[in-house]
Amino acid sequence: MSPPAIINPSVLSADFAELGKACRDAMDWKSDWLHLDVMDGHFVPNMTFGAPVIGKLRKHVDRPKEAGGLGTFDCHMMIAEPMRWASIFRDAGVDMYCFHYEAAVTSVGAKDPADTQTTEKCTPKNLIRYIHELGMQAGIAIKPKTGVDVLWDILAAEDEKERPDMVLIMTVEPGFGGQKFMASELHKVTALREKYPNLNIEVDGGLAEGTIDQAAEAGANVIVAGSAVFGAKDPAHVIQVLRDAVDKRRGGEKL
Ligand SMILES: O=C(CO)[C@H](O)[C@H](O)COP(=O)(O)O
Repeated sequence: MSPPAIINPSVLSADFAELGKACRDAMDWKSDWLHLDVMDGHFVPNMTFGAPVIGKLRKHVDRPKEAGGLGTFDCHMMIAEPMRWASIFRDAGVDMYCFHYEAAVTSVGAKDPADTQTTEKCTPKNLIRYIHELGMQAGIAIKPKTGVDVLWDILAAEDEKERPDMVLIMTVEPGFGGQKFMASELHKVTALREKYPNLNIEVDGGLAEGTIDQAAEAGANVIVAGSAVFGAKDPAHVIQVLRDAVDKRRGGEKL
């Protein structure tokens, strides 16, 4: 059986002037994790917030009791140099540091924002190892134009410290909330679930009551939803619908 449903509202669609309240609300609505979209204006054509804001949000939500537990801060790092910032976000209270494959393979392996000397290339496996050494879980995300095949070698890393705890399949082009769900990306989820029954597979972009069944059927269990949750009249109900869809697929039965 695939892993349990993890419902993970993206605060990108919340009122940024009230982010602390948005995080508390989402946990009251029975979310499992909170999805924090960090955008740098380089890797994606938009900017959001960084570690100082996340550090303040951490005071509104208790740290998870175990890795991947309730209240996990899942940071989707849409930034050009993910290795450079990992320790800063760890210090701010991030639990899952999810970087983009496309950013990792085009950046240097500097581990400090001020480091101008390092020229050694970053690799996904080195970055995953480093994230684990920092005490965080590691996620790796791919954009719609990136094939799932880039992940096989990383998931099969001989050393488990170089293997990701989660894979994120983007079902929109990263950068903005409220976009149309790309069902064309779900074959990646199916392929991953076939090979890795226990892997946390996250989908992000356009997930809502009308699209969750397809994603759950493909095998996704970590469900990011921004506008569908924060724009809903009854967010707790939406969260329950998303959870039921994943659980129905897991149990192969009607709830
Ligand atoms: O990563 C993101 C955008 O890059 C967001 O998490 C995502 O788009 C969520 O928004 P919505 O559920 O409204 O599509």
